[in-house]
Amino acid sequence: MSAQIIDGKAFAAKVRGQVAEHVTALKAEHGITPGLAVVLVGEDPASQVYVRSKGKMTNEVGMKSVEHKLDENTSEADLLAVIDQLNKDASIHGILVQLPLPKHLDEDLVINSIDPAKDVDGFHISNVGLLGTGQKSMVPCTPLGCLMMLRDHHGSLSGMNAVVIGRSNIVGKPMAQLLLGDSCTVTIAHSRTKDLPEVVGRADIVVAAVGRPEMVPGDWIKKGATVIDVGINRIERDGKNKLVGDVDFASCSEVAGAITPVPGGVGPMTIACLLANTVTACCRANGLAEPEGLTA
Ligand SMILES: Nc1nc2c(c(=O)[nH]1)N[C@@H](CN(C=O)c1ccc(C(=O)N[C@@H](CCC(=O)O)C(=O)O)cc1)CN2
Repeated sequence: MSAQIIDGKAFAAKVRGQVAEHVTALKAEHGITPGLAVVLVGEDPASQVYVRSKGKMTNEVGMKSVEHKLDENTSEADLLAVIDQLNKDASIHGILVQLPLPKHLDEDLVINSIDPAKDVDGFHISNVGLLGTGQKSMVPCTPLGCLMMLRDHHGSLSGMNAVVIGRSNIVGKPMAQLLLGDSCTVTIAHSRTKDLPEVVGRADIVVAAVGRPEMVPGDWIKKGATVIDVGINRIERDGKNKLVGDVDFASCSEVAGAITPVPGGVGPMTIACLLANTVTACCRANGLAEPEGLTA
């Protein structure tokens, strides 16, 4: 292996430490405690783990944590009523509805009912538009985490060729916007892209966010490129359950200059950036300067 491993777990711990410092200062200097509310509908086991983890880490950085756990069969009206109450609650600066939602609920409708200023996931259509036009917005946590790791590794990203594989609203598109904002030359590749290996082979930065286990082999990667693996895929291998990314780690790490592992790469940054976004939302709500280094 020649690639440097970008340790997302350690970097996320550092970001959470910075968030905790800002929270301490907000309390001491302004008497304000940032508050994050997480809404979970249903019993999805992975979502339950993520929500528990979010609550624990919110408390650990000194913020107020509120959880709303709703029944699988909760009606849209009841869910919207909970969000409306949180929108009006001045002690809550960030609201997150854990995804995926049960099938009978309209995800877009629910997300767009969150006050955009409290939309710490950055999924509200207003925030999507603001990010797309280069204006101040709430930035989706996973792409923000990827950007932070890339800036930390490279310093300036200006002029680099970046390929984002995947065009989801949650990761691929906002990731491309953020890289463009840092003056990369950006290509978004997807299932209809012609000659994907050639496109990926031109990239200085590859962000893989397709949700297909180990889809990107090492021989697609340009020597020395930085590979950010957003995939979290559970597979069975040799009779054991295994968590793998969207890139083939073994072969890619032979060629890449730097690479994020799965687990322990992008995943932990998602929750760290959620906490960072909550502090940002709290500062904006109170007309205070935003925390440096924790926003895009
Ligand atoms: N409203 C939202 N819903 C979902 C989001 C989101 O950002 N907002 N993202 C994912 C789930 N997610 C957070 O909610 C999340 C996923 C993965 C991790 C993580 O740390 N993964 C670990 C591996 C964990 C494991 O063993 O399963 C890693 O990659 O190292 C954190 C948060 C979907 N829903």
